[in-house]
Amino acid sequence: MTEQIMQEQAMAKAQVLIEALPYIQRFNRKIIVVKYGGSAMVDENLKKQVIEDCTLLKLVGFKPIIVHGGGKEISKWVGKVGMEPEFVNGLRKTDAATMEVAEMVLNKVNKSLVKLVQELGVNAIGISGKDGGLLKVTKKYSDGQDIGFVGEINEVNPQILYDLLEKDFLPIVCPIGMDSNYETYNINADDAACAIARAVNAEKLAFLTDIAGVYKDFDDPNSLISELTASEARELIESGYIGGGMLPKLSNCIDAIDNGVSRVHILDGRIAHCLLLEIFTNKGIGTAILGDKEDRFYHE
Ligand SMILES: Nc1ncnc2c1ncn2[C@@H]1O[C@H](COP(=O)(O)OP(=O)(O)O)[C@@H](O)[C@H]1O
Ligand SMILES: CC(=O)N[C@@H](CCC(=O)OP(=O)(O)O)C(=O)O
Repeated sequence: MTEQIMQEQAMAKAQVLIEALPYIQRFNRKIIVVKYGGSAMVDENLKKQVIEDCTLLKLVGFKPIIVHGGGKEISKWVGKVGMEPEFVNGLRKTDAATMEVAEMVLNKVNKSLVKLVQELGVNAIGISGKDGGLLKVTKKYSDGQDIGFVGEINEVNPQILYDLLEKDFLPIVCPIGMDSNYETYNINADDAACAIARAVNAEKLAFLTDIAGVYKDFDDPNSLISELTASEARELIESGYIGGGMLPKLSNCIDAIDNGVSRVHILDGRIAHCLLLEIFTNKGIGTAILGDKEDRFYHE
């Protein structure tokens, strides 16, 4: 390699860091909630990279909180014990036996993420919504249908998160909560992430999933939407183009934007370091959900 090429490469690296400066300033000491979906956890290498990104955010002075899912892993274990996973409008029908499996699997996923952060030399604490009364729920119905122990969050007590952040821990939350009788409930992880982002007044909420973003028409790969206002997102849901797990995700994006979270993104967790690219560069990736009065082309 010639000296000139080496110099150019070094300059390019320095340029990347310089480009990150305004973003480091903007998010310094601000809370960023990262919803890490189970669909984007299937590759161990990518999982490591997501955790590296979150740890880096912590080390440059942001306050990341990871809220994780694990839907695919739960379904795998539900199948292993001889039951059939069942979903209604993107939510798992959760009878008592499924609840037991879901809690075991989510706790396992939670500690696997804690381990990866600890390996990078940062202190993480894994909790569920049961800890410190973080997520209080009532039983949720889907279009009037009984779907078992599925919780609707009706109260968030973020004190435990503030305490952990103040002591410089990286909190990692799994979506399990309790009702007023201390009964255990399964919560959709997108619901949990949104409720937590609202409660802590997060500066940013990023959903990491296994798709490039929101498609206007799921069957048309050219219909990826890079920016969407909350009203447009509502129309899209009503038009019936949004299905499966994207339904609770997009509804939660709207809810977060309507309730004061400044920046909401759906990102492709299959892209290496998608979080860093979204936060520290001018490159727009995935779908950004904007307030109705916000300027479009936020990405540019
Ligand atoms: N219009 C749409 N645009 C994008 N994804 C969609 C759409 N409709 C349905 N989906 C589905 O939603 C999935 C994402 O939700 P989900 O599997 O629950 O992810 P996660 O585990 O990250 O929460 C996508 O993989 C895709 O199959
Ligand atoms: C009620 C409900 O559906 N709970 C989810 C909780 C995990 C989750 O949401 O995981 P993802 O983010 O990976 O989809 C479930 O049992 O699958």
